[in-house]
Amino acid sequence: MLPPIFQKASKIISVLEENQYEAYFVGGCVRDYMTGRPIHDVDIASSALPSEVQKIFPKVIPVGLEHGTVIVRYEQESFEVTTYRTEGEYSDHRRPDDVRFVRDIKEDLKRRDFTMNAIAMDTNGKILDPFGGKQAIESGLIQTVGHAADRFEEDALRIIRALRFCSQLGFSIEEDTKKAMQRCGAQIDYLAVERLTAELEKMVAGPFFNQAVDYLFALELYHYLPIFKEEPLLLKELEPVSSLAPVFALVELKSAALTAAACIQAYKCSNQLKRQALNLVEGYHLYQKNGIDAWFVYQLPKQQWEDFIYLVRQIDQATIDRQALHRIRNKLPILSKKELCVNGYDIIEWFPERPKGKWIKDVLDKIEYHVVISKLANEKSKIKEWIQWNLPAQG
Ligand SMILES: Nc1ccn([C@@H]2O[C@H](COP(=O)(O)OP(=O)(O)OP(=O)(O)O)[C@@H](O)[C@H]2O)c(=O)n1
Ligand SMILES: [Mg+2]
Repeated sequence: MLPPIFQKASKIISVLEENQYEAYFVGGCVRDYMTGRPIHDVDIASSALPSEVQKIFPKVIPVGLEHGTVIVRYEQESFEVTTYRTEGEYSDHRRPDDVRFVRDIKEDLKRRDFTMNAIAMDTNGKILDPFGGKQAIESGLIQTVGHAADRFEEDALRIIRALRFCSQLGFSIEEDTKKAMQRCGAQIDYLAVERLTAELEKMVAGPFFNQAVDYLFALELYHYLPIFKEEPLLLKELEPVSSLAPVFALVELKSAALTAAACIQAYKCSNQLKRQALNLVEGYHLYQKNGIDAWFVYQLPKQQWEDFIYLVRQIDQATIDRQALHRIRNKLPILSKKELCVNGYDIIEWFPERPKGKWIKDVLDKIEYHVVISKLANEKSKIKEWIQWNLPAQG
């Protein structure tokens, strides 16, 4: 019996079959099922054209009609259904110039990147495997479907995908595939960097990341990774980690010339990732200065503790005591500035003769610091008194 995640999707396939079309599970879900990894989403390939899928199911969202992909909403869940297709030339190394829909699943499997990703499975778990994907999985091999250089010329992202799968699965790369990766490497420069970033993120999180890095060096592919091409050794001996934020923080802390901000820009990451990376860098500087104290724990968001612990392990080979972090956090008088019992309006009211200005924020920052380190009680009267003694000079 297939795992539950396939069962709901099986109904979509059955409905397509009742309407005289073919449909199979394809791609990552079949690979992950066969390698015993968790399955995160289920993709369906079908002989039905997008317009035909739309006629059969009442709720269909056309997400990528030009590639033949629609989302079918079925019993409150979404499933991607993609029409069997072949792809034409990729003259810009990014997108096929034309997509042709076909009615034969084998044609569809033939245009896919690796044999382990070119297996179709029906609702009974029976597989259709014209390129020996099962055998490759059993041998732990990443091997292209057909001529390797052709697959990489169609889409150079597949070179990085091979490394990503190596990192996730611990598989080796088959000889011809490896040679073609090296030969076609320069085409990585033409890719939209966001696609590279998504693969890099999955790559650094893989349990066999070091094995992928060994390939990156052996095949001289680091030349095509922004930032790391300047200091490739930064990637050596890095432990796997689930986000790029600590990786980019590490770049800044280990390199004299590179910064986390430059990494974020080069890989076009989100503002959220930028904030996280910069928080980690700032946190590390605080930690270097004063160790793990109240101010440090206050400054570093709890969600980033694990990344920080990782960072310190990578840089100093030191262990941070999680219990100590919890103990200090539990004793913090406040957890955010909002919890201070005074705000800017109180200060203006207490010192009406002073013109408003930046001094108010500066005073509040100092109050925040003193309250956090328990040098000042978070009480209105105490804080008012403290300001009177510590009022900055006017002008
Ligand atoms: N450059 C690419 C990207 C994808 N594919 C094919 O499309 C499938 C789905 O692609 P995607 O979801 O990007 O990758 P997955 O292999 O499913 O991996 P993941 O589990 O990370 O989604 C792949 O299995 C592969 O058959 C391909 O041939 N070439
Ligand atoms: Mg997928």
